[in-house]
Amino acid sequence: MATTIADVFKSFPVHIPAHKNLDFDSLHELPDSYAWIQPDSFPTHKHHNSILDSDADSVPLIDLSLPNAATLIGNAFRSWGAFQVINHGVPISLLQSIESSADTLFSLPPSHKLKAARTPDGISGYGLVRISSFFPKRMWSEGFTIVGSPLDHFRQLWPHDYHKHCEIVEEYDREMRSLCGRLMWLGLGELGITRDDMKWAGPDGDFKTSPAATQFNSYPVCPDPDRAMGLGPHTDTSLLTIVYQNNTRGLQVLREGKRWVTVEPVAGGLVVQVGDLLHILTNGLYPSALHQAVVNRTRKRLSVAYVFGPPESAEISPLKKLLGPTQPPLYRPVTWTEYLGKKAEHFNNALSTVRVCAPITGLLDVNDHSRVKVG
Ligand SMILES: O=C(O)CCC(=O)C(=O)O
Ligand SMILES: [Fe+2]
Repeated sequence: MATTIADVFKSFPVHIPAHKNLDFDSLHELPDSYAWIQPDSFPTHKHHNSILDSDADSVPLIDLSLPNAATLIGNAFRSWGAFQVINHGVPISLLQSIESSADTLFSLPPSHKLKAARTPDGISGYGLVRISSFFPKRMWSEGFTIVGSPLDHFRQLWPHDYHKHCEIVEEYDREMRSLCGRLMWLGLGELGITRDDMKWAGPDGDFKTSPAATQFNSYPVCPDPDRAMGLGPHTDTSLLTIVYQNNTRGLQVLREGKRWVTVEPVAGGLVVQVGDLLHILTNGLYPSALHQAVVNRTRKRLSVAYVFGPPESAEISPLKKLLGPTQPPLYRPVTWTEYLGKKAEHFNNALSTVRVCAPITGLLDVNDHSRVKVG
């Protein structure tokens, strides 16, 4: 069985021809292969207008310096599986630097970017996002995944100034890891969970051995955005994902299984999303956020997703403190590596493959993503 996250990708190679159609600038009309038929179960709100929104319909914006931040985080995780955070302590200059690295990378000529192409059984590198293989249509985006050191790939991309970009990525990893740890404990603290309940977070509870991936995403301007899709609907496998987006709309979160709500870009803000493993850990109390990214005609969009998981050997199962006679465990124990394999095979149905019991309330399970269909 795969023991590292890199092994999982070796076991589930994805053959997406990265050499084809990644020259978006040359496409002046939307090729049929990119023309999405919208998921028929949910109306999409591509031209979502914030003026029409009531406050209750916006992804919560939380100021982490407030004394009641933990309560706000708990509420947001419970009802949205997502929120946007400001005053998070990550230097704005670092966010600008990582955006600039991503921008420089995606602005390289296509043939140059392909020098750092991800191999079919590889985890890191440039190409279409892995989830592309689950959708019948192509996505209007390109990505660059970093797991471990980006040194080899960055040397290919920038023979002269790879150092600078490596340092930015390393600092980003340090800052994001620390923020993820902080947010995990604030959110779990609201459920009465302490460090003693989660020994795998390390002796200091600092998640030091947790692997993470940094994913750069680029959504070029699109000649026909209403018929295209930047990144199809999905949940992340992580415990938490933190998304930095430039000042261009695109990220949408599914609200109450019904409506897509745009996460309005806020200067210096970071979007925090519950991943499937935090969903399992909290026995579904904090549902993983189904999200997607749409594109637009005039502005290129960039995002950087920090995908944070548990140590590879940690068995993630519903926390004992959250269980009781009327709260049976809904999921069996699973490691991140095993779960990544489930995701690679079953994609948005992966959670149901580790479910052992239906929610006792008999209510509609908001995380039953088998309902999301394309085409
Ligand atoms: O571009 C975005 O805002 C979302 C990115 C995302 O969902 C991902 O990389 O998993
Ligand atoms: Fe995502």
